[in-house]
Amino acid sequence: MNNPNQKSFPVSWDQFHRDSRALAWRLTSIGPFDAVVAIARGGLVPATIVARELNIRTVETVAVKSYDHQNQGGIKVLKEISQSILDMAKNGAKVLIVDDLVDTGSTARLVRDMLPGAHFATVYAKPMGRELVDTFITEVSQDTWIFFPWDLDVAYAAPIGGGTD
Ligand SMILES: O=P(O)(O)OC[C@H]1O[C@H](OP(=O)(O)OP(=O)(O)O)[C@H](O)[C@@H]1O
Ligand SMILES: Nc1nc2[nH]cnc2c(=O)[nH]1
Ligand SMILES: [Mg+2]
Repeated sequence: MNNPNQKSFPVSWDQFHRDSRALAWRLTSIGPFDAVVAIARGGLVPATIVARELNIRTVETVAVKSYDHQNQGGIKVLKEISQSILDMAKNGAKVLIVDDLVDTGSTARLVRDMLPGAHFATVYAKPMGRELVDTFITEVSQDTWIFFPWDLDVAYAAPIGGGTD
């Protein structure tokens, strides 16, 4: 379950939108891209924002599950990349892979092997996986858990100095 020694980095919708837009800005000098492959589920939201900003209309998914809550389990591919996108990439099309974050790098390594020539982008990166990402926006320490807006709700927060209010 939750590791009490872990720091937490909660991200609001507004901040996530801004960071995903910043990623799109950074990618403008690398594209244009012919297609986006979102790593579902976490990559779906940033992939939508990046595809909108960069006018990319061909959007594909690959579904990978590596974590149960905050615990890393066996990595599973639940949906493969379609043959038409693999063929496009083989014929020289420029493909962009998008995920919300890279942590240990096992998801990134797996998907990179499916599309060896593609550009891999994430919004956040932790040190263990950073080398596997071509473009990212914010680095967070390895002992930080990132909480995405779709996993959060507005709730009471105790005062920083302790006690209650
Ligand atoms: O670098 P790694 O250690 O592989 O961790 C990063 C992956 O973990 C999370 O996905 P998760 O497996 O939790 O599935 P989800 O996207 O459906 O939330 C996250 O969205 C990345 O895809
Ligand atoms: N939400 C979330 N999922 C992850 N998967 C691997 N690392 C993380 C993280 O820091 N936050
Ligand atoms: Mg994921």
